[in-house]
Amino acid sequence: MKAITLQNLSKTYSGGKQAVKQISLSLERGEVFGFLGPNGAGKTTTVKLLNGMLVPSEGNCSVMGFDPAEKPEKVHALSGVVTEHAQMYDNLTGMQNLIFFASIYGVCKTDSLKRAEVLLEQLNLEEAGNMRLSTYSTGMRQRLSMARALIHRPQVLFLDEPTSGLDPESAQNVNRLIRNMAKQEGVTIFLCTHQLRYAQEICTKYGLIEEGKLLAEGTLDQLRKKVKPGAAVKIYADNVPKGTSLQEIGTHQYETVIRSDDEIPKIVRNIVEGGGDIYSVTAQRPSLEDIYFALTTREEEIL
Ligand SMILES: Nc1ncnc2c1ncn2[C@@H]1O[C@H](COP(=O)(O)OP(=O)(O)OP(=O)(O)O)[C@@H](O)[C@H]1O
Repeated sequence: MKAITLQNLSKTYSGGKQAVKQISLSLERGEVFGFLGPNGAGKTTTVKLLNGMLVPSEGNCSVMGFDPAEKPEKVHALSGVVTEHAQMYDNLTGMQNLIFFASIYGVCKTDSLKRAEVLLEQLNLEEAGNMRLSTYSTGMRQRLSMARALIHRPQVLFLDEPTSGLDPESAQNVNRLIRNMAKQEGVTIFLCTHQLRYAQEICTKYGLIEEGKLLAEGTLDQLRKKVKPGAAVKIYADNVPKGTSLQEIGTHQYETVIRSDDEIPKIVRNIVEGGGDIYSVTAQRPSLEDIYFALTTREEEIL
């Protein structure tokens, strides 16, 4: 069974705005999926459809085999959601908040206490566990909201910009937690972000969305093959013979663009056989950012 599926999923709001247009994709368990797109692309609408908060205009979707439009309670029990503005109680401590939300999910008190302690520790909130939420900083709230989403051991986790307000150390902790959950517990992560560099650090698969349409999806390698095959080869060499396809970009530095790695040995051979001396050869593949910009023109809205 796939963890998440979307089949021709579309959503038109009552005012006529078509926010999601015929998106189809499927995710395996344990995948860390980066759903990437600029502001207003349709990411939140898609997540709301997957959570049963909105009903599709066309098509359908499933989370762990359940259609969220038909069985929202099953989907809620199996999933956790972290948004920027999670509702929690300011007059309760972090620990009390976690135990309260665990009880809503039907987790017994002993289990929720144990689970809350582990999560507070993993998210560097051990001491903050006994502090009222009203005294928390934005980053602490964000981490507590992550703990809240995980308190009932969800099988699917929806995240919206999970590290945007966090300092580098806290962001690393959250990233480690996400990776471990996916790898060790098979939790499927659906992560919405417009920070491409961050996504490339953590995701195993990507979907690029713009104006409600899925522009491309796949692993980084699949996207590279589909969208921007090849690599820029940089060579540091001396006495390079004339007549090669190499472009001189600095002292002893040359560059060329290749379609496939098979071209590298021939380039190297030509230089060596022509009397050149090679000191280093590196192939630089397109980043997620390069791929995104090759697909879209809206560079100003995305990092
Ligand atoms: N309730 C609503 N009624 C009408 N239009 C809406 C509603 N919610 C969102 N939209 C519109 O649908 C489009 C997609 O919005 P959505 O919030 O899904 O984008 P997003 O990719 O999550 O953006 P962001 O990165 O800013 O959170 C936008 O044009 C938005 O204005």
